[in-house]
Amino acid sequence: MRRWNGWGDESVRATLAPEALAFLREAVGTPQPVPDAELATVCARIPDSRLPPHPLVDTAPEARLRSSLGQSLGDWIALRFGALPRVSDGVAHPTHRAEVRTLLDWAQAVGALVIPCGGATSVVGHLTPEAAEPRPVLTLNLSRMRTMTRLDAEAQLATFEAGVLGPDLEAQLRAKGFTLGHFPQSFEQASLGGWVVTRSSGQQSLRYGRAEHWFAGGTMLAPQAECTIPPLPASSAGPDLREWVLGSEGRLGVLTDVTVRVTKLPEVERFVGVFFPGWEAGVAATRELAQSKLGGLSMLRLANAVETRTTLKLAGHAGAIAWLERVLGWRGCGDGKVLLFVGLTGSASQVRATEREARAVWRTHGGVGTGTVLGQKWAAKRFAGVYLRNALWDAGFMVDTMETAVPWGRTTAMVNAIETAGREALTAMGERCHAYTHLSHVYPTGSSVYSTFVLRVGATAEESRARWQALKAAVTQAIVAQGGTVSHQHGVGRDHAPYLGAEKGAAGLAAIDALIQHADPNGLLASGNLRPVR
Ligand SMILES: Cc1cc2nc3c(=O)[nH]c(=O)nc-3n(C[C@H](O)[C@H](O)[C@H](O)COP(=O)(O)OP(=O)(O)OC[C@H]3O[C@@H](n4cnc5c(N)ncnc54)[C@H](O)[C@@H]3O)c2cc1C
Repeated sequence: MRRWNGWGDESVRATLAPEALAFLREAVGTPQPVPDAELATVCARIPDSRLPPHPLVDTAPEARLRSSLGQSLGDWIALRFGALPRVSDGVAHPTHRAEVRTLLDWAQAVGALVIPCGGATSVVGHLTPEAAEPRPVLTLNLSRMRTMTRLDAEAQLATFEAGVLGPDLEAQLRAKGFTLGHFPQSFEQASLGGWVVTRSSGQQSLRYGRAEHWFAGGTMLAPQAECTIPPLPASSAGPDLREWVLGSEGRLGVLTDVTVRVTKLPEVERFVGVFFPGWEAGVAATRELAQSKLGGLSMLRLANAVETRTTLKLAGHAGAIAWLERVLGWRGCGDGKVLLFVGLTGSASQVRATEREARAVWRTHGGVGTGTVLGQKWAAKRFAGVYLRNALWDAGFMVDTMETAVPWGRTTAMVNAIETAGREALTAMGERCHAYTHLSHVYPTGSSVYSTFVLRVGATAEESRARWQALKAAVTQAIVAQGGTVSHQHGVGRDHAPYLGAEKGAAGLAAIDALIQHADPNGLLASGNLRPVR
């Protein structure tokens, strides 16, 4: 069963090593854990539904609660304290495309607003109705639409219903010898449709690409039309309609079917840990590798010195880490060392050749390879690490992440600006914030920048929310001031919508508005994602 007020499956318990807790106490102060609100108490506070009855619509408070919030820190604060925003008035779980159409038509007829929902892992406020929305709200949760309906093994194209979650999608493909290779950290809970409409990026995007690279076509039901995009290998027939779907965040229609470009399961995959004496050396090596076009590279993930230190502290195993740090120190990687994980994926010969060439590159920059022990540990825990957020909250610490992308020349300035903004955001409140960063997705021209912030939970929902909002505003403003994208992978939602104009400009915003007006003239899908509701 999915946890209602935190991350992941209820049966999974993550624990923090005592030295990890001591490290965080030192970094941000001693926290005061706050007891969670009870599910029954929270559900009892949810007002009656304003939707008329419909056989496909569940108006029970718990069902509405579970589909109305995502995983942003703001959502966590609301759930853990039981200080809810407005929740939707009903949830439908359609089982096929015709039911989606029926529900859209019904919502239109009864004057309801519709918010599509996949895995509810949004971290930018996509799923919650606006408080001022006068209409009743219907959430369309697609999680029961999960079948692979077609596999064209010759063309390596697979078609799925859009609500399929990551593990289910991969299991269906792997049974036939294929993979999509899309592994965001939220893989366990996020849906294929959600990945497409938020332009998601998986951890091995260097090999498998982002959503816009593997999204080949599909069907989107707009309020008054249906758009099917054929999965052609390429086309110069005018504007690409896939761009109508990518990044649409539920404002232009409901994506019901998705055709994806898949690849054969790789013969070999391994992750190698490489330490560098400092940040500049690590960035130079990462950039050179990203520009090398080595076919067997699937991931380059470079943690800065604070993240490297934090990762080693949170890993536990204090004795083994102390020994490793001693050895690294002898090899020139002391206090300012940074850690690069190199993902190698492909045929055995390709991986061997790539590793040889990559090693030559990292050695030129002073890199010290540590083999696959750390890398395989990272891979084994790549989806489990998120559960630590539950343990951190229980201990009184809350976590937020923010991300952007910039050309290589501005990467270091961006990291510094983000971390400084994060560290200073709470000073006026007498609070501290522990900030650290990694480069998670690299391109020949630049890199994404992904920062994590740990701060103390406040005594009340209001106090915690004030801390989160101050942090979010300061960091997002720093990102915009440094010329980064408002989001490299999480999307815009309602949280980033006020900043979208800095990237798109007035003409760009007007074009987005015109597209929304064209696809949804009556505002059936007017959630406020991307653009405010007029
Ligand atoms: C711990 C954690 C780690 C994360 N790591 C990553 C990461 O590594 N990479 C990454 O890219 N993202 C990451 N995310 C963000 C999130 O997982 C992605 O944005 C994901 O793509 C959302 O998918 P979802 O199915 O959960 O969508 P939801 O949260 O359900 O919805 C998100 C938006 O998409 C719309 N939507 C969903 N399905 C449809 C559909 N079928 N048709 C139309 N609109 C739809 C919704 O209306 C909403 O606006 C992470 C989130 C968390 C909590």
